[in-house]
Amino acid sequence: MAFFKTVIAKLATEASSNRCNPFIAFVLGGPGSGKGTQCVKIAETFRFAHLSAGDLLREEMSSNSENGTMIHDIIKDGKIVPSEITVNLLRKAIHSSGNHKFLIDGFPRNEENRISFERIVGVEPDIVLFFDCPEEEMVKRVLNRNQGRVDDNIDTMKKRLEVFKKLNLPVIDYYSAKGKVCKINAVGTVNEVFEKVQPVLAALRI
Ligand SMILES: Nc1ncnc2c1ncn2[C@@H]1O[C@H](COP(=O)(O)OP(=O)(O)O)[C@@H](O)[C@H]1O
Ligand SMILES: Nc1ccn([C@@H]2O[C@H](COP(=O)(O)OP(=O)(O)O)[C@@H](O)[C@H]2O)c(=O)n1
Repeated sequence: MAFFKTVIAKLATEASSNRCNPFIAFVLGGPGSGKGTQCVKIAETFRFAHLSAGDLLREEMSSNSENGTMIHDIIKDGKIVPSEITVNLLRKAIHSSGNHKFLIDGFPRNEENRISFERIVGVEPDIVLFFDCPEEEMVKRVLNRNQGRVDDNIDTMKKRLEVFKKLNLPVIDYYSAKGKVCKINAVGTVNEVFEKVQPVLAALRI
């Protein structure tokens, strides 16, 4: 708990000292950990713009763009879409939002995503929220999600969990080493999890 408070205090000080750039919170966690659900509540309560990398990719997939079929095939296979595509979608969404505080949900998924964002958007995140959830709970939530997604089936879910462990956990470790990660236990009801998130956001002077 003491360590957690130190991280938040450090982040709060840094956040208030450099406010020309947008405030960026990356929101990470395994598939089905509840990132999107919590982002909706955070965005409402703390007036952030919520940009979901997965939603932007699914919109692009359905828009008959030249990359649509490729994005569909990669998502169905549980792999990661080339970073340039995702980062450019995020860049456009950031620039057109009119907000200056962003929750970037489901991104960066791998080192290539991370480096590409820094290169193309030109900023690092101020904070990284990591929703930590046991695998069996994530599987249960994804299989019950019922949104007709091509990747919410047991075969793709197994691949996504492997990709999460192999490619996304190292990104979380990278930001942990920089003191930017707030790890939140994602087990509990939606409101119980939000109770744990709220003080983290409330402590940021932005
Ligand atoms: N704390 C929770 N307890 C139970 N179910 C949850 C919880 N948070 C989210 N869900 C449900 O689990 C599914 C996955 O949540 P979602 O927010 O879409 O996860 P992610 O964005 O991490 O993939 C959704 O159907 C959502 O309604
Ligand atoms: N940065 C990202 C985010 C998502 N994606 C793709 O989109 C899929 C769904 O991501 P998502 O964030 O909407 O959903 P969850 O897997 O977290 O439930 C991922 O499994 C990837 O195939 C990606 O390639 N790159």
